[in-house]
Amino acid sequence: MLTMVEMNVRIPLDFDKEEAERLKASEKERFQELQRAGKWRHIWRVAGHYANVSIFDVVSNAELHDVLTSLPLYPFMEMKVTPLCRHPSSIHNDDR
Ligand SMILES: O=C(O)C[C@H]1C=CC(=O)O1
Repeated sequence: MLTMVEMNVRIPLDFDKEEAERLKASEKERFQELQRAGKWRHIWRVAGHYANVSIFDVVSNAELHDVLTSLPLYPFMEMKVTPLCRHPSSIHNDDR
């Protein structure tokens, strides 16, 4: 099932800079692992914000929960989750 997730990252200004860099590096590693596994299908930066719009392809809401809460930056993210379904006029066979 496809799900749109809008993520806003809010690391407090007084948070330790080295720890923030370490978390960002871990986040990038986990993000790339999930992309390779086909779970994190698309990502776009929201221009001008430390935010993204992403499309996840997971089998259940429980899996989505596990994936999202596994992100190293999860404690610093606000997320909005929107379920998606195939548009009847789509020409893409992998929309589901
Ligand atoms: O940069 C972000 O929007 C937050 C997060 C999503 C992928 C990643 O590498 O970090």
